Amino acid sequence: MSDFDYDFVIIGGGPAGRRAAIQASKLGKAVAIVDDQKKIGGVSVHTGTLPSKTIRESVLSVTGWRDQYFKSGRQRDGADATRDSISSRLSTTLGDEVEVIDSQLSRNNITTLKGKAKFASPNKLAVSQTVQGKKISYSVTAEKFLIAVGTKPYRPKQIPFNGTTILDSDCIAANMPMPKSIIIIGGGVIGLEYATIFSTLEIPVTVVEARENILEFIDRDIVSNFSHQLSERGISLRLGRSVDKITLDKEDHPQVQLDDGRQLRADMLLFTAGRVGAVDGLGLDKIGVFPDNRGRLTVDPKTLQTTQPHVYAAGDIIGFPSLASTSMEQGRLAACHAFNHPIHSSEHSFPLGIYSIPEIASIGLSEEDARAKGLQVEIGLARFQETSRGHILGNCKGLLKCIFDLNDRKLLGVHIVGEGATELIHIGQAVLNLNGGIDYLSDTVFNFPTLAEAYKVAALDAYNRMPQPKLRA
Ligand SMILES: Cc1cc2nc3c(=O)[nH]c(=O)nc-3n(C[C@H](O)[C@H](O)[C@H](O)COP(=O)(O)OP(=O)(O)OC[C@H]3O[C@@H](n4cnc5c(N)ncnc54)[C@H](O)[C@@H]3O)c2cc1C
Ligand SMILES: NC(=O)c1ccc[n+]([C@@H]2O[C@H](COP(=O)([O-])OP(=O)(O)OC[C@H]3O[C@@H](n4cnc5c(N)ncnc54)[C@H](O)[C@@H]3O)[C@@H](O)[C@H]2O)c1
Repeated sequence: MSDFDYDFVIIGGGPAGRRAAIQASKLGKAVAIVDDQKKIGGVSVHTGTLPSKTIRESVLSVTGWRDQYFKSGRQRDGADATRDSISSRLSTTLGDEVEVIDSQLSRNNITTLKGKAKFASPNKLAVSQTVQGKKISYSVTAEKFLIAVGTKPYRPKQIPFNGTTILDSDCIAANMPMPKSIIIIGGGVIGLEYATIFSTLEIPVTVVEARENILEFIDRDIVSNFSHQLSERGISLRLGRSVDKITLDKEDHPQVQLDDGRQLRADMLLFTAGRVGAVDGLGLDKIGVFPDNRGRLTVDPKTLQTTQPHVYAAGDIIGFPSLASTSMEQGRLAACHAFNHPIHSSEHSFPLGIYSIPEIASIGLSEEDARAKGLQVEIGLARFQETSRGHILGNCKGLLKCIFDLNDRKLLGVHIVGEGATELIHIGQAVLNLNGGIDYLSDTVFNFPTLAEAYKVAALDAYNRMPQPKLRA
């Protein structure tokens, strides 16, 4: 090791930081992670991905949602019993996850330092922590750094957040609320995931979204199927509407004044209109690295280096796509580049998974994107009602859509709404990234009865309209 305390110091113990740390340690480097939370894991484990997915699974289970087709009415425990089930499942799941992470880090000899890190100079961090009311500070030096500090909810000053009736998504993970009605501001991924979770609990939901459409990055047929399912369930979507003012009434209930003059009232308001980079107090000015107006850092997309070559950044702090899945890979790639480990650089498409109820998943081009690129395409559709598995599950509202290139018959994109979409998408991912196409999907035998069979149904749907392939000699 050099004159520094460590070869690599990582700020942030979320998915990007952890993967980077393990990769660097496997390359024989001395590594430390500094994280300012009580437990390691980041937003992904404590307030974001895992809590929201655990709450979702718990709500599906306590409401008997998956069995509703075969039952005359859905069961619904009282609010207290439901909250208890959710919090007990959260505590088990998140506790187990932290144990696994701690064990992985210690097996790989990675030092974990608790406290808030701040650059004091290009190779030195000041770390401060408050223990029993006393502020403790120390410094750590390293040859290279990774900034993996993630994001925090965007909280405009004029909104009277109070943690009980006006909340952001971090508050939900800490204590699942059970309001009588809820307004959600921002129909992005977080807003829609929670909108469908509350609606599954039969809580009336209104979503206010400033854009004219929700989920603009998803294929329109899938969004239209999804929106239809939301409206059937009574979720009210106020699209193209922005908020003029949010106030609290005498009972502390939120009142929302929309730009069209209408007023909305509910028991509770969840504000999910985006997130900002957690760069406050990081001392970036000391190293000459400057965030954009949403607190995000710019990196070289191939190497993940900031404008300071020895300082890397990965995960949500570098912006799109801001997923745990992509953050992990960025962290690993940053560590490989930092320590000259050759990487198999992949230009492969990555999947998107939205854990609303029902799920949405997507990979590759949407029909709109493919047509905008001037590609000639054929579309294959499969409704889950055309699969026996869909009937066995009593869940037939799903739709799988494949987009094929009419000229070379290759798969260009797959888009799914329905049960299991986030798992099913990986079949499409493999075929697409391995340059497969309609002939593979239409000739392949799938297990029966499965939802995966929908790939064959969709492929044959398109196949029947496409010119015959040239037969091999
Ligand atoms: C509600 C919600 C649901 C989500 N669901 C999904 C999903 O289903 N699938 C998916 O792929 N992604 C999902 N995401 C996104 C996912 O959580 C993020 O992409 C991921 O957590 C980003 O990881 P990261 O490593 O960049 O940092 P983070 O997980 O944000 O962790 C950063 C850590 O750094 C710490 N830190 C910050 N500043 C400092 C400092 N100065 N010193 C020390 N420590 C510091 C933070 O406290 C935190 O512990 C969701 C996010 C939210 C909010
Ligand atoms: N399943 C998943 O992979 C998953 C789940 C949740 C979150 N995430 C990640 O977290 C990130 C943040 O999610 P998010 O939903 O908070 O942000 P977002 O930026 O995706 O969505 C915010 C939405 O709020 C709308 N909006 C902004 N200001 C508004 C206003 N004043 N009134 C009404 N609408 C307004 C925006 O138009 C946008 O549609 C996502 O980009 C995603 O990467 C991923």
